[in-house]
This record gives sequence, C-alpha cells and structure tokens, in this order.
Amino acid sequence: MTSRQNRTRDRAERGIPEATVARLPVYLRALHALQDRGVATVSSEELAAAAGVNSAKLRKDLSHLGSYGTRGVGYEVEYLVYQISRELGLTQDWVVAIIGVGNLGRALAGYGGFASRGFRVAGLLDADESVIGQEISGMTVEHIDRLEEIIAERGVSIVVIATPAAAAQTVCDRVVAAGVTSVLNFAPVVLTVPEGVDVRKVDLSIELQILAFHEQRKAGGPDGYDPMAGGVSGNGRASGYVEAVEA
Ligand SMILES: NC(=O)c1ccc[n+]([C@@H]2O[C@H](COP(=O)([O-])OP(=O)(O)OC[C@H]3O[C@@H](n4cnc5c(N)ncnc54)[C@H](O)[C@@H]3O)[C@@H](O)[C@H]2O)c1
Repeated sequence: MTSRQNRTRDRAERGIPEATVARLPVYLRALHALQDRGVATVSSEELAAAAGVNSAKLRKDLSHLGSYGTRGVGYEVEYLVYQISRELGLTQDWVVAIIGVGNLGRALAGYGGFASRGFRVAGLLDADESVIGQEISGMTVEHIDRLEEIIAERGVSIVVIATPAAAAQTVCDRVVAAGVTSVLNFAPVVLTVPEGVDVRKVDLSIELQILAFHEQRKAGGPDGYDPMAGGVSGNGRASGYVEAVEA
C-alpha cells in the first residue's frame, strides 16, 4: 500500500470529515501569513478571523487533528503548520504533469506557488506539433504520445488537465490507466473515473455565477423580487444558476 493510500485510510479511520479537510488549506494559508509576520502563537479567534470561519468550527476542525491549543495562549503556529501539512500530505513533494499547454496550461506552468507548496511540475504535454518543443518556464513541452512513459519515469502522481473539453475524457482515461489517481480538471466537462480516483474540478465560470447570484440578492433580486423571501425555485434566473451548478 502506498503512503498516500495509508494516509487516506488513516484519515477515514480517524473520521476527519471531508468538509474539515477542505478547510485545512485555508487555515494553512492563514498560518503561513502569520509565520511571514513572525507570529509564534495565535488564538483560535484570531486564526478563525484570518481564515473567515467562526472560532468554534475552527477548534472543532483542529481537534480532529489532535490539536487543542493551550488555554490563554492559543496554538503554536509552527507546530500547527506542521500538523496540517502532514495531514494534507504536504510534508512530501508531489510530482505534477500539466496536459494541454495553451493559455491556461502556460499560466499554470509559470505559477510559482506550486513549488513553494510542495508541488513540482515535471511535465508539460500537448498534442499540437507547433507547441511541442517550446520552452515554457524552463521546461520543454513534450508530445502527449509520451504520456505513459513520462508518468512512470518521473513518478507523476497528480495530473492537471487543461485541454479543450472534447479531449479531456480521453486524456483522463489514459492518465488513469497509467496509474494516476488524482486529477485536477479545468476543462468544462464532467469526467468519469473509476472508484479510487479523485477528480477536483476548477470552474471559474461557476464561481462567477455564484458571485452574480449574491450580487443579485444584494440588489434585492431580479426585477425587484427577493429570492430570500420565497426560496430559489420559482425564479427564472436563480433556478438557472442551480441547474448550472448541478450540471
Ligand atoms: N476552469 C476554468 O476556470 C477555466 C478557465 C479558462 C479555461 N478553461 C478551460 O481550460 C481549457 C484550456 O483553455 P485554454 O484557454 O488554455 O485553451 P487553449 O486552446 O489555449 O489550449 C488548449 C491546449 O490543449 C492542447 N490539446 C488539445 N487536445 C489535446 C490532447 N488530446 N492532448 C494534449 N493536449 C491537447 C491544445 O493543443 C492546446 O495547446 C479549456 O477546456 C477551457 O475551457 C477553464
């Protein structure tokens, strides 16, 4: 069993809720900012405010990690960074390949924030002959035909898909067949994967639609109708939003 599978099993056995896991990176980001300012200890109230959650939820989340803080002192920032990083599997480096090196793939390849968080981009792959061989952020774009070889040789464990939607499922199938079990998908398509494979989908247009929904609500709802008064259904624009999220 791999260390990753071990950690997933441990987490399941210790019963850390997925919602807690999803908040851990937010706490970690706030803790890194505190570290940068030279802060050594932090109260649950301060950390909760920095992370945008209430302090009771924060304390409950951290208790799942066995971290309770010290009354009157709070949490030791450095140790909490270590505990959360260990829980998220960030105390080791993860090798990432980006597939589809167009506008988005290039931007991701040049993003310095991956390396500083333990994600090492070790492959840029594309299908377009005019892109293959180009140097991007110090790496040479390679042909998608070499996908399986590159995954095996470089120990790739996370693949980022930044191809057009039409190519994404085929690419994903190959990636999974090559043994990768974590996929970050930017293509606007729902990928089908076997059990045991984790797919995270990033969709900025959905985020924008959620913001649009809240903007509309702040303005009193469409055509003066307040969606909070009667719920979301029965309101053309708001229910359109719900369909888009569920699609
Ligand atoms: N999730 C988001 O928020 C978000 C934001 C912007 C774009 N996107 C999506 O990201 C994807 C990429 O967008 P873009 O603007 O970079 O597009 P792009 O056309 O600039 O780049 C796509 C790249 O994928 C390559 N490609 C095509 N088929 C391939 C295959 N089978 N194997 C490997 N590479 C292949 C192309 O040659 C091209 O270089 C699109 O699906 C787009 O809709 C998502």
